[in-house]
Amino acid sequence: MEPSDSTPEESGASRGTPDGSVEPETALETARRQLDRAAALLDVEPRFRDRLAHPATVTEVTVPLERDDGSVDVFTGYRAQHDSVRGPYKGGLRFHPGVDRDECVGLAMWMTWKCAVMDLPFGGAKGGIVVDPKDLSEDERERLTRRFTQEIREVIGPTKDIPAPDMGTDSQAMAWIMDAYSMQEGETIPGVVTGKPPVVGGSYGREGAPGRSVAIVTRETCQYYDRPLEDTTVAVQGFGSVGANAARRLDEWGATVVATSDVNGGVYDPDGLPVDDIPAHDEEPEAVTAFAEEHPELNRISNDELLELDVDVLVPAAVGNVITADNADAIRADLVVEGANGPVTFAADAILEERGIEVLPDILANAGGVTVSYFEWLQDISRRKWSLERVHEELETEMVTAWNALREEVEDRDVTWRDGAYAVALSRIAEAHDSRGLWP
Ligand SMILES: NC(=O)C1=CN([C@@H]2O[C@H](COP(=O)(O)OP(=O)(O)OC[C@H]3O[C@@H](n4cnc5c(N)ncnc54)[C@H](OP(=O)(O)O)[C@@H]3O)[C@@H](O)[C@H]2O)C=CC1
Ligand SMILES: O=C(O)CCC(=O)C(=O)O
Repeated sequence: MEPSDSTPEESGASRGTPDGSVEPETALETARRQLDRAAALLDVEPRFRDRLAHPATVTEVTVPLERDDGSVDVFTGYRAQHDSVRGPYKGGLRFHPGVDRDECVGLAMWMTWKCAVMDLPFGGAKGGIVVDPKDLSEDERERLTRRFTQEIREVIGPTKDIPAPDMGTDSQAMAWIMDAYSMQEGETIPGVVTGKPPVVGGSYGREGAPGRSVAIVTRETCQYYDRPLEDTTVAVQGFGSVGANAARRLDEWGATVVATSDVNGGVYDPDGLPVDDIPAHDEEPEAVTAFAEEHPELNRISNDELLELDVDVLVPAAVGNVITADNADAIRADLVVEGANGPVTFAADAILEERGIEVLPDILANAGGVTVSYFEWLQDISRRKWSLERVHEELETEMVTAWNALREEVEDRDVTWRDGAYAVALSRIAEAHDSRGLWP
């Protein structure tokens, strides 16, 4: 794609990875390769790169759970803390069967860059439990969440490390974490976690925030490339916290959302889907395919087919590693806006760049979530609630400011959007480390 007022860019990308390794990539491998590329671009000192390629700490815990039938199952949980030079660690908790140590570390690295891109006073962390939340009753989910909180109590806290929702967790889980932590500490401490229900110190607008930021980034980028939203078709993979909210905002702002999906597959209508009528994952899991069954006039597609639709904008907003070297050549969207964390592998990124497909990176696009988490943390500290209108206004300002800082970097350095975002993030982190001194 070309910006509305500039000449075409030459791509410097080559296929495959610089070290010749093959996919599939873990989140950690992808994050490290992205860091290496950005470090080379910015001429970052090797000791700085070497330190940032590793987490500060990873806590692994055993979480026993008494099942409703009285039996006991034992689960594994993690909290990876990557870098805290700019402030306390911050990042979500994932309940998913695919959680492992390396995934948490890679996702924690992305949180460090995300907070720096948004200029938030936080570092990066991520954690979770290796569990399929669909296999838990509500009571089991509560007991597991409370026991996990007890196990990681020493490493979290409102000025230390502040968890938040991610895949498989929600505002209810955050309320249990706050309650369990507060009971252990002997006083109510809302600022230990964000993404809580507003009645216990949560912020209005946090649930919809990552999807809203995906929509804002899509809108700004379409405008930059002279593409009115009214003439823009969008496919959104995943209809959860990120995907459903992105789809609904883009639909509200005039775009045509032609496809979406859940874990079982997707639905496609070239005239546009009624996205407000499809329940989001938190309202009803697997609701997209259930909706498709009730509407036989709509086309059923697979998740792979959704990614390859001939649309203007593709928003992968479900899981990581869905655009790989195997399907990057088949992507037909002009613009990919990363709703999920790490949906495009390092090798796929190079192929998309070579093909002139712009990729707006996760560390900017879905950063509305952590930005409203920051607003929530401020509200918890000051014990003063913001209105939904204020949250939306301040999020709009933060996102547009960050998007503009990135655009300047992309234009000045003549690099991809991802490289530009890494340039913004790494220079802010390096500056913070330099001013604190004696590092690493
Ligand atoms: N929640 C947040 O605050 C933030 C989340 N993110 C990232 O966004 C992504 C999605 O998170 P979130 O929206 O919270 O997750 P949710 O759990 O709310 O929703 C996930 C959605 O993806 C679908 N899904 C699950 N697995 C697959 C699969 N293998 N293929 C296709 N679809 C699938 C689910 O379908 P079903 O309903 O059938 O289960 C559901 O629609 C993750 O990468 C997360 O890290 C990024 C920033 C903030
Ligand atoms: O809100 C937060 O603190 C973090 C959200 C998150 O995990 C993410 O942006 O990936």
